[in-house]
Amino acid sequence: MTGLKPPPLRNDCFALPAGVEWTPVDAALDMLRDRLGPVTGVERRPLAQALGAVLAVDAVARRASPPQANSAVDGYGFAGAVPEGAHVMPLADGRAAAGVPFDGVLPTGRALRVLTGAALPEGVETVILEEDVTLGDGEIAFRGPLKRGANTRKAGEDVAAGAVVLPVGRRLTPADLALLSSVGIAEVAVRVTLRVAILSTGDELTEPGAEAGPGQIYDANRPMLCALAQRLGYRVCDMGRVPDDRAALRATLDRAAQEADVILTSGGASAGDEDHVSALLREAGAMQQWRIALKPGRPLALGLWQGKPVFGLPGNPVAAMVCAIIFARPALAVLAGEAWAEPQGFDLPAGFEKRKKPGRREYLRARVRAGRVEVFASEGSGRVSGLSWAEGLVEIGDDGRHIRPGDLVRFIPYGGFGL
Ligand SMILES: Nc1nc2c(c(=O)[nH]1)N[C@H]1C(S)=C(S)[C@@H](COP(=O)(O)OP(=O)(O)OC[C@H]3O[C@@H](n4cnc5c(N)ncnc54)[C@H](O)[C@@H]3O)O[C@H]1N2
Ligand code: MOO
Repeated sequence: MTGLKPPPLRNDCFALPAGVEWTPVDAALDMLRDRLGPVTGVERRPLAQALGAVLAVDAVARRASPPQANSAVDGYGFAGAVPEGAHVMPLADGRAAAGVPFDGVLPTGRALRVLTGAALPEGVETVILEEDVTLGDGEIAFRGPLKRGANTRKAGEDVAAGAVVLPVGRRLTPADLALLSSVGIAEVAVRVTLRVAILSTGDELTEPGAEAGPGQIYDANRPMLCALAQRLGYRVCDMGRVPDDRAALRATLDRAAQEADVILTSGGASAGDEDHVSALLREAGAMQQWRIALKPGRPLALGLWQGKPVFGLPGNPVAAMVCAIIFARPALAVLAGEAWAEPQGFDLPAGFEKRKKPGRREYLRARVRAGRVEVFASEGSGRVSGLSWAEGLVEIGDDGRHIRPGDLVRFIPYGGFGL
């Protein structure tokens, strides 16, 4: 399986049903989920290099965890339960410790010194905590009652041998590495890291640090998109800035398609005179202009360039980031082999008032202070400072709504998107 690449995406993978003008956000997301699939090959990696990688097959426990019944505490073990009242029990010689098992069978009616994590020897079913015991010369005294099995952990109580511990499509977390290791998995089959090419378009753009002529602005989208892709665990191919020149853009897209699995552009996504991204994709014959019922971020040009999916994000930085988070993020996840996951949000009281018209879903730059959701003072799509001020987005559904302070609104922290 290693090195095997999935089949290419279909040319019509971004096509909308005939006659569709405005696509609701959920319908657009459903289409991305249903039509995209993993585009990268599979490789094996040792656990130490698997953090953030996406499982290509289910991970199956090689053995049970814990592998045998063991003691949960430092204390004294014996057979069966003990009734209420005072008890004295003679101690057997020897002890059971983690990794150093007691080599023998404990006779009924005797107690054995056991330590936390020690495999329970034959004849030990129950353990009493050492703090609850008076240790005498060759015997212990304690009070009952104690149920059979008290202070012990059963074999396989966490994971049974052969169980699927993590499903295909899982992006591995630090906790997952603990789980895989605990069931004896040293190496995992994962997807090769998705390569994401990022470029900005527009004659007006220049780099911070460079001399900015009249009418020029510094490129804000590319550093944001590169960092976003990096934070999501992908390999970033920074393709730089491209002027509003069709030949230059074509050459850069060609290079991006060679170097990466997916291409993110910003600017030139709508249908104006200088909107070369959409024009070129249309020329290539595999372009769809999605008019998504979303604010901000209406124009989204989706297409294939030499078989590689292109997300033509809008130029306005707020729209670029919202579109990247809402659409590109889950789509990249699917291309990378990850299972589809809804962003994790919370319903919290609003600390603001807003009237919203029906028809488009809105995302506002937001953060939580004193248990209430605050929104950025302006909804302007060019206000980069608000993106940075915010710690997440408020999602306001497609219907019209009058939100008053104290009404519940859906807040999705950037972390809920994996950022
Ligand atoms: N007649 C219409 N005009 C516009 C519409 C519309 O529906 N009808 N939609 C507006 C909206 S909303 C957006 S968003 C933009 C999207 O257009 P493009 O994707 O073609 O973006 P550009 O025109 O290239 O740029 C828009 C804006 O963003 C600035 N920009 C672009 N790239 C960057 C960057 N990398 N860093 C910082 N700022 C960037 C650019 O200078 C423009 O100011 O269209 C509206 N117009
Ligand atoms: O995409 Mo525009 O606001 O919707 O910036």
